[in-house]
Amino acid sequence: MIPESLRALLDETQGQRRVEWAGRELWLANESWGELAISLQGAQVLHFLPASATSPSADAGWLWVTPTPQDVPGAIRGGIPLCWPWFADESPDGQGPMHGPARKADWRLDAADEHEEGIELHFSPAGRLHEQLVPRTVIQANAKRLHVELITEHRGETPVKMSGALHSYFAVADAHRCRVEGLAGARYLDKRQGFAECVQQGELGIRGALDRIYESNREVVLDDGSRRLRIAKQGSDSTVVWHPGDDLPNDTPVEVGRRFLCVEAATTRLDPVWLVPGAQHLLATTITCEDV
Ligand SMILES: O=P(O)(O)OC[C@H]1O[C@H](O)[C@H](O)[C@@H](O)[C@@H]1O
Repeated sequence: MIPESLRALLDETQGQRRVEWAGRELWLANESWGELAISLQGAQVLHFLPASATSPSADAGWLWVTPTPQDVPGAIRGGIPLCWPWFADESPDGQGPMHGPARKADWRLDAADEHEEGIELHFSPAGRLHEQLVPRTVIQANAKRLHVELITEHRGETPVKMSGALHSYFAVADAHRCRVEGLAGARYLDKRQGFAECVQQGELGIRGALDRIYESNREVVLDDGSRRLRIAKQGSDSTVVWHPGDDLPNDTPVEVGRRFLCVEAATTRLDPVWLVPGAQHLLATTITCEDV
């Protein structure tokens, strides 16, 4: 579910082009394999609709974006924000911005490799975001799947502890009537109960606000009753599931507030990555739909 203004820009796009939306530069594609929109602020995928989607709705994209994003330099709520090099408030000194600087930074498109069936895009930050770590992202889209990689290279001298997330906002019919399959039996930290340690009994049914970090490297299926999205991942032993319930953030109008659920491939306080000089870490997610 994307804002009408973004929908209109995609409808007017044939092939690929750059446009301005909400004060940010976007890269758009409307191709035979599907539609893709990426914000250069944060290298953030905002929209993906594969050509194979069978849903009758014209706006059946897999991701959700708020129609009222914060002004720049605020982050856009929606799509797949890159949280790097830490998740939430886990910065080394506890003072850094929530979810790290990458999602608000300017990124540039370094390469776009097109082929008959899809596209692969490479982005890197326009400026330096960390003293020793350098991130880049690779986004692949085709008629059946969306794949996002966040790669971190250590180019410094001393080991660095990092965390992060592909903070995906999935479009759903009603967040309070969703099921996330694949977490049964997993241990989790309940952020709404002071990080209490719990164990998931049976499959997760969402009925209201929740904010949990599951210890899991498994793929999950998000079922909203009309669509089953399969969310696989790599380099991640934490799966974050978040919805604010009725206590919506300021940038989220009430009429669209239940139309997303965050299911995030993450590394967190449960599984921080210690990266040594010369090493790389890959955090990735692959999203497919069982109906296509
Ligand atoms: O509002 P944001 O900074 O984008 O964060 C949104 C949410 O992100 C994650 O899912 C965290 O677990 C939540 O605690 C947080 O509220």
